[in-house]
Amino acid sequence: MSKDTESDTKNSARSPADTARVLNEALPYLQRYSGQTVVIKYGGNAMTDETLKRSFAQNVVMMKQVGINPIVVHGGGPQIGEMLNRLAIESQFIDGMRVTDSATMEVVEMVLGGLVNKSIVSLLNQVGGRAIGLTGKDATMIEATPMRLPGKPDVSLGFVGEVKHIRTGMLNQLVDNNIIPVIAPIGTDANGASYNINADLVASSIAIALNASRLLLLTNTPGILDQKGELLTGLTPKDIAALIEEGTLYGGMLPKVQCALDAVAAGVRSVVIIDGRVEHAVLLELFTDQGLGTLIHASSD
Ligand SMILES: Nc1ncnc2c1ncn2[C@@H]1O[C@H](COP(=O)(O)OP(=O)(O)O)[C@@H](O)[C@H]1O
Ligand SMILES: CC(=O)N[C@@H](CCC(=O)OP(=O)(O)O)C(=O)O
Repeated sequence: MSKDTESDTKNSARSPADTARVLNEALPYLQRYSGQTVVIKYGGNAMTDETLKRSFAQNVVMMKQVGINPIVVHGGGPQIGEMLNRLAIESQFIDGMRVTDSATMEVVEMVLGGLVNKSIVSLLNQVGGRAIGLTGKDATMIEATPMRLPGKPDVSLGFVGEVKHIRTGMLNQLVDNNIIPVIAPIGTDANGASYNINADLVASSIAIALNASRLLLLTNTPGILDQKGELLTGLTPKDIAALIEEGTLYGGMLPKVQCALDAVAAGVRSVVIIDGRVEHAVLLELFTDQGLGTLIHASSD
């Protein structure tokens, strides 16, 4: 199909002036984010659909194209679960963390560092980007220690890690060379052991270490919802404490929100929780007036 015919078909309901307005709306955002680092956490629940995965890749490549430095940190919880099922290995979660013995760790490393990481890298490269996939073991980027659950000193999660230190040298070199880093949430220690780390935790730690201006967390809800199930578009740390207190914010959203609060407290200007099931979610959030999802920002903003 010729370009004209193709755009005629796609835009039949939109006038040229409307198209120009939409493009122009992006200008202040392009100016604001130019040269800045934006960390995007791509959750496993947002990766199921091929069209969505492609639109995500296009959005990230567009960011790079307009002078923003995107860093992708991905999850893959459902994909790990599927492989463990196929291998008849059972999984248990405690406080949102997958208890990880050595057999499970092998599968986590294979799925996150292999299948999931390389499929994202490949898509980014197919749509015109230059992406390189890494785990935290590469250049010992993510130094980890075994995670201890607060208030549960006797519970062992096996090879579940928390971030001790992020070594940014390699990441900075990749960014300086116009490469998009795609990071699987696997850490290591001085003995070369592998640790399975919650991807939200890795994303916020990397955002903090790189002084990122924004952290986008793509998940499978429209954002943080109130008691009536309506979207809350902007929240301060104080608002979040109240939602937790009244029991409106719970489960998997708790560690996610803790990561968001840690990032905001450490100077990441804003963290946004958005619906990765929406096509072009990243583009809509960054470059349009309406935005998407829930923006978590310091109260002084
Ligand atoms: N107030 C809330 N608003 C939206 N989702 C919430 C809220 N409280 C708890 N949740 C739950 O948190 C889930 C998102 O966390 P999680 O499943 O860990 O996401 P991911 O796998 O993308 O990291 C939602 O699907 C929802 O079930
Ligand atoms: C310790 C722990 O639970 N690690 C996660 C890592 C993947 C992840 O965080 O993936 P999502 O972002 O898609 O949930 C897991 O094993 O599922």
